[in-house]
Amino acid sequence: MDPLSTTTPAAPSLDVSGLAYAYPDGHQALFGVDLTVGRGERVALLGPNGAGKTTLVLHLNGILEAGAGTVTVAGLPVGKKNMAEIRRRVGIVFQDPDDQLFMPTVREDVAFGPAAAGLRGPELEARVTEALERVGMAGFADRPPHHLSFGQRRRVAVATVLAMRPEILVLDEPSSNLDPASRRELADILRSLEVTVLMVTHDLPYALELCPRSVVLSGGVIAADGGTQDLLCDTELMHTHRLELPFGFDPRSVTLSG
Ligand SMILES: Nc1ncnc2c1ncn2[C@@H]1O[C@H](COP(=O)(O)OP(=O)(O)OP(=O)(O)O)[C@@H](O)[C@H]1O
Repeated sequence: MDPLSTTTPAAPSLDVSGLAYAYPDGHQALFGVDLTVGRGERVALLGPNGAGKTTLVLHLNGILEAGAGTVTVAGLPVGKKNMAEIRRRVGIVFQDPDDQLFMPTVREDVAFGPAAAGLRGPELEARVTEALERVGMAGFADRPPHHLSFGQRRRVAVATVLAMRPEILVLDEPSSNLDPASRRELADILRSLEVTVLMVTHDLPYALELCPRSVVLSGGVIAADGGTQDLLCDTELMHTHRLELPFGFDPRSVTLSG
């Protein structure tokens, strides 16, 4: 049996209810956040600096423990006793790929998580190949990650997470430091994945391109939740929450894909 396989109930990918959190110094970063993300949805998490986006994300795989409220992933409550399974289900791709790539070769980096979870031999090899193919990096398996370009390293970082077959892929600023071609290639890859995606970004055109739905977090509360195009066209909402589109960018001019 595949040691990574799990049965998941017919529950949303993510359900956050009444989540509140204060840092040890007393700073209250989240005030009762409610958020449900369905299977296979792609949702952008938007909001100004200091809104609480990272704080929310760090609750999804139990790095931070809720002060109040609950987080469940495909029906499984995030908590100390489920931590290994939760970390498999919630794959976080950090902004800097070098935080995630530390092995001598790309193959070993992608194999690391599944091997730690007990996958071996041909099954492990197949899992690595599948993940690298998904991100268009199959020909790079024997290369040292530090010999790759930044955009290639980001794709390998995505593969390390996909190799765990997560329920949710969480991406922190996936378009940062990418040139236009790499940015488009990553968007194509993310669109092709059959996985729930939660993307934290300040890149509003990228959110519009990739995520039919967006959630605006501001001051530790959800300020808006709706269609990305509708939210980006709401000038009052945008102004109130310090969200700014690039000069001359018209969100209505973008043809949306599902
Ligand atoms: N370790 C910490 N101790 C105390 N306060 C913190 C800590 N980390 C973050 N904060 C505060 O919590 C609030 C939310 O921070 P958070 O990093 O979640 O915001 P963010 O929306 O991710 O911001 P950014 O867009 O700048 O990344 C901010 O006011 C921040 O200063």
